[in-house]
Amino acid sequence: MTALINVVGAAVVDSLEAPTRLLVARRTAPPQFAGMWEFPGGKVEAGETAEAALHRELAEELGIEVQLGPELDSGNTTGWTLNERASMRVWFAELTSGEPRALEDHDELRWVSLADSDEALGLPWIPADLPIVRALLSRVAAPA
Ligand SMILES: Nc1nc2c([nH]c(=O)n2[C@H]2C[C@H](O)[C@@H](COP(=O)(O)OP(=O)(O)OP(=O)(O)O)O2)c(=O)[nH]1
Repeated sequence: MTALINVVGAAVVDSLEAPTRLLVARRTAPPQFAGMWEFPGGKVEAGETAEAALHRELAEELGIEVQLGPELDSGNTTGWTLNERASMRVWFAELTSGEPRALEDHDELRWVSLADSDEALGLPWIPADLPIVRALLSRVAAPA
């Protein structure tokens, strides 16, 4: 049996306390995902915690440091299913240092409104991300 690929992603918002905007990123590769929007992040490496992987990926890809907030609950410990081999855990995050730049893996970054769900949902997301985006919008609209 092949082990599940653990991916981590960040829902970077303008404020953990009162989020109004979400930072989204457009992928450049591989070809089947190029031009699609996603949560910045990547694969957890061997011996690394999920949270450490997320900090590393955000530094590499966007040149930022963040404070992590709550995890977006997926209902299971491995996170949101991306495909038969991979799943992704997603955390809210707030910038603590750096201005996000598309340094690696992305060709555009955009802050989208969390009040107008059509703005976020209107983007061509990686299809597996759509349930995650919907859950995020619901959670922001009705915080726990
Ligand atoms: N980062 C990220 N990956 C996603 C999302 N949705 C989704 O299906 N994926 C998939 C795409 C990839 O197959 C996988 C993540 O791989 P990646 O290419 O971002 O990981 P990485 O930065 O560690 O890259 P690499 O070292 O393997 O090249 O998860 C998402 O919202 N964010």
